Amino acid sequence: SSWWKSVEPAPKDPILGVTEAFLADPSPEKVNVGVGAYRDDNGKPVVLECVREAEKRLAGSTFMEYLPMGGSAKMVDLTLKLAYGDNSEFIKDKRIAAVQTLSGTGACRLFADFQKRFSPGSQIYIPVPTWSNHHNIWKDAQVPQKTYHYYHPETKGLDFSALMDDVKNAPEGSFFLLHACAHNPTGVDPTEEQWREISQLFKAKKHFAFFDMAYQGFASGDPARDAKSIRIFLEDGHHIGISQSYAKNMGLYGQRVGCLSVLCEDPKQAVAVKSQLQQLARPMYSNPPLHGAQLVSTILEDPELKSLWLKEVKVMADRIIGMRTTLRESLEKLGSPLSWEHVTKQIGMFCYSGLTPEQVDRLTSEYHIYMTRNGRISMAGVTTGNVGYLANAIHEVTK
Ligand SMILES: Cc1ncc(COP(=O)(O)O)c(CN[C@@H](CCC(=O)O)C(=O)O)c1O
Repeated sequence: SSWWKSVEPAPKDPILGVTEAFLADPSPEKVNVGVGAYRDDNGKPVVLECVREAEKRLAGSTFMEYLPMGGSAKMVDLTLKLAYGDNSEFIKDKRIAAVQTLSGTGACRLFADFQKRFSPGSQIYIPVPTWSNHHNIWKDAQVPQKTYHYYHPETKGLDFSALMDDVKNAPEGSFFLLHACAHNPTGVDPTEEQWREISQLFKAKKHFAFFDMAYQGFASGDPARDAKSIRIFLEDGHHIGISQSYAKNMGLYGQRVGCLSVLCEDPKQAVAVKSQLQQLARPMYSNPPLHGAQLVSTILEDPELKSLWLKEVKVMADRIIGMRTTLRESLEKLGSPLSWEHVTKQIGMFCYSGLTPEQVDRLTSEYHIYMTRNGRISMAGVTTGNVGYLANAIHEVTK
């Protein structure tokens, strides 16, 4: 029809487009280390035992009603405890405005829209590099973006001094997006001491910190430990925002279960902010999906299922950590002239390999290995079965 003749095909998504290309490749040798989705040592997606058990308990449920616009209050309360702590004073004092969201993406977008509406002149400082969809989210929310230094290519680590300069030079009261743990795509996190310095400088500059915590549990294997950056900021009195997701750490990818929370001055402000978050959700999707929220609540409210979940998260994190060591050692055994120390120094789901886009293209065309063109390797896709093949291919394109 002539209505849409001006519509051009959208560009391939830098991450999800890799999955499409992988699926389309008929080669039996193909390896997918693109999308950040956990795979077991057989390269298969995993449904956690705790989720299977929760499904059994929910089976036959006759409850199919709408959730409120803010989602499942029980799931939200249980989720806040993961981020703020079981005994958080902020939860007790009802100072947190929080709603269930369409996973982490939905939490980031709802916050970006809230920021646009209630801090209309503000912009957002986003790290270089970051999860590619962060730029889309704040762009579509029409919040202007700035960037701040984060990754140091020479050391493949954190460019802490440049980061602190950018924080210092930003106008007072700027909004910053921070990855709470397991930075995507670099796998580089500030140390606890560096987080403390960042928090102090944010205090001095009266900046707003928005934490995207999409991988709680995947950095260290311990969700409480992975929330350390958030706890430091809370101890220092910051009124922060947090995006949480159960996509990776509970394997609920397609269930789209997440949470957006904003720490407010007092209960009255929290009620007002929550009502406005609901007001934003209503014309967007009205209310969030039921099933995933019920799975999360069933698991987290039952001490046995929760401890099973904690064990399973650690197993996933430990498998990834083990693959880091194996990949690095395989590359070193091949006599690679490059240092691969960063493969084991970086943490979480991703390794920022340092491969150039051209080298990545060769891995795909010559070896049927799929990763994002920024050289990010989803370590979750690395298995004892493919790590040798992967190391050899990386060696061949980098020697
Ligand atoms: C930092 C960060 N925030 C939020 C999300 C959103 O996750 P939800 O599924 O909405 O909870 C991701 C997922 N990034 C992964 C997964 C694929 C994607 O959405 O890009 C990735 O980078 O491969 C992420 O890496």
